[in-house]
Amino acid sequence: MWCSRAAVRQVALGLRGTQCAMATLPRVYVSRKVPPQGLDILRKSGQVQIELWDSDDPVPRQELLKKVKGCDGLLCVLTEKIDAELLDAAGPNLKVVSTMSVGFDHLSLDELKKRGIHVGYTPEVLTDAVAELTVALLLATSRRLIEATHEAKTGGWGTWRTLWLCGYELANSTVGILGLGRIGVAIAERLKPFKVKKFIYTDVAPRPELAEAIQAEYVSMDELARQSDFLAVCCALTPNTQGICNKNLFAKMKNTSIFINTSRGGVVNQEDLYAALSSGQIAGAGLDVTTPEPLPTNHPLFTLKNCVILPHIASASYTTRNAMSALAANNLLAGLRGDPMPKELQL
Ligand SMILES: O=C(O)C(=O)CO
Repeated sequence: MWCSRAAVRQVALGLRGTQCAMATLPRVYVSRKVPPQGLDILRKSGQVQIELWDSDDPVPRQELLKKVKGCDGLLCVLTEKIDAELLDAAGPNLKVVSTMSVGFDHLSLDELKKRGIHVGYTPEVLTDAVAELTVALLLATSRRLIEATHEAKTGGWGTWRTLWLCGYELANSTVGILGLGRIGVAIAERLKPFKVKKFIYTDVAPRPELAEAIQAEYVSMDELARQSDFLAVCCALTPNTQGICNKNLFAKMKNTSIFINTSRGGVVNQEDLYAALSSGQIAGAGLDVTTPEPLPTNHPLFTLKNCVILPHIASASYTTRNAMSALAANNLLAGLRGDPMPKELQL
């Protein structure tokens, strides 16, 4: 039964002629058309039978639940919820889940741990791309670039005016990082040449080994809010960070401050953010992530000139997305062989 269905997929994957030899290999479901490097690694390994959801759009949940049944491995992206329902549908063969993301809030870690399933993820390879985009978003927001191009295109550009489209500059500023990890450090390294005066950060505990590289001072959450001219959110979304950027935080920020989020939308209470932006409590916000994604086009945040919203593109460079797919593929293959994964999440 599998052989005949697989033959169709294998022809599509360029594996003609090897169908039946592969019937005993571990079965892997790839839940999205991943960039070519990762797919090539899987194809050329000769180690797995691959079934691919060959689309840029997410696999419908019911289809995913059907397709994972009996699989040994699953390569997924951040839009797939890997929870008890899915793991039950997959059944006891499932040994490895490899996500093509550094974030893992879409994975039920307790359920994975309970079942002894190994989990691979993709840290480090996306650090540069995310840091670069964060700087771009910060500048676009603080120097009002989106508003400015709109004005130029639509006739709002009259004469040169002294305070028209003025924003806030990085020189002599204090930049605060909420959640200091590799990405926070990479952002600070990129911002330093803009003559930032001081970097501060907060986290569950001081991280001197990381902070030293950027000479960042550890402060409380309240101090972070009070002192930051630019506040960049870089923490993972966990039950502890859910909604921590809320009215309490925004109320302590300066009315000249810029809030930037390239981590996960869930760390922000969007109603509170809307209130802070529309009342002038803070000066602006740049968001690469929202709740939900996509954010409906009629969402109130889209009505605000001082809110720049991007469609979750922080890691979207060709180099990085290929590297993420390659790492996800290598994690999957190593896990299925019983070898240490290049990047395994410790559950
Ligand atoms: O990897 C992630 O977690 C992302 O958000 C996309 O790069």
